Amino acid sequence: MWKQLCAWWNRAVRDRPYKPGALVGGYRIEEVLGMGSYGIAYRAVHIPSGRVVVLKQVKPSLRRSPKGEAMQHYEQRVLAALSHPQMPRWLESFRHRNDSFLVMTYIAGPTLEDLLFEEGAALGELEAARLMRQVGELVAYLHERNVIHRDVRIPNVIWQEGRPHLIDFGLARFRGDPPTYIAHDLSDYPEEKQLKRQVEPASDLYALGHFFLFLLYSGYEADENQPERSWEEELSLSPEIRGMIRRLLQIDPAYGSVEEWLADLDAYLNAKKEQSNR
Ligand SMILES: Nc1ncnc2c1ncn2[C@@H]1O[C@H](COP(=O)(O)OP(=O)(O)OP(=O)(O)O)[C@@H](O)[C@H]1O
Repeated sequence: MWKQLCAWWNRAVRDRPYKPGALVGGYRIEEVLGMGSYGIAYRAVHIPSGRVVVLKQVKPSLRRSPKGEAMQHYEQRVLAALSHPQMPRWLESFRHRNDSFLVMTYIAGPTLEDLLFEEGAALGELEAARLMRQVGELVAYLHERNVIHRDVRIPNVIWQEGRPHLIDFGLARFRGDPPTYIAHDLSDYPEEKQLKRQVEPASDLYALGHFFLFLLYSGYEADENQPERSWEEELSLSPEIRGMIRRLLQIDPAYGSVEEWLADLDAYLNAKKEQSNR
């Protein structure tokens, strides 16, 4: 009961976000974008330049816990190490009264989740594979820099100017960093969560398997009279794509790296191109 009361108090009172129009540092808050595990994200305008940015504030309820600052520190460290046109860039960090803020570039556009679930976009196998190629390249860029994202999901990809943009580096870590802000060991976590949270390429590869399935399911029409079946039974996939997903999800021997998977994906895409040229 005590825990429930504290959670209610934090939500209703302590973690009330700044309102649109509020001035923090040199920024004007425009909109609350969301409240995540450690922070509150806002769309804001940098008043001197007019630039639109994202401000991420550590939740006031976490001010006294080591978690908030530690999580923000990781996100800043990772963003500051990246320079990719399809990812946010760290601009600065500052304190306003008792609050810590991280500032990053704003990427406008719908997420893939919006496009698939709200706008009803439906992709065929080839389109899904082409999109996975683009998303895979972003993850390969991170892994080359020893960054593991650990949250590669359709709500974290924004579609802008015909290209996917990867956001939300709140869980990202450099290889060798501990998997949580306090623990070095994930053995208390359920098995699937251990896989998702390990600071190794395998966690992003596993997430890419689920990502691929979400894209492929966009073209699936459920038959109300059919009992639910496994993805392999529900989706009519080519053996190549089915085999790739089985390896991404570690049903079959896992890929050792994103590059190894991308080589398979390229072989599939090249074969399709040759077929269409015939
Ligand atoms: N750089 C960005 N550009 C545009 N929108 C962003 C950007 N970063 C985050 N957002 C949006 O802000 C909202 C909140 O983002 P946040 O990073 O706090 O993620 P979250 O998923 O809510 O939390 P968590 O940190 O627990 O993953 C999301 O809806 C996301 O789409």
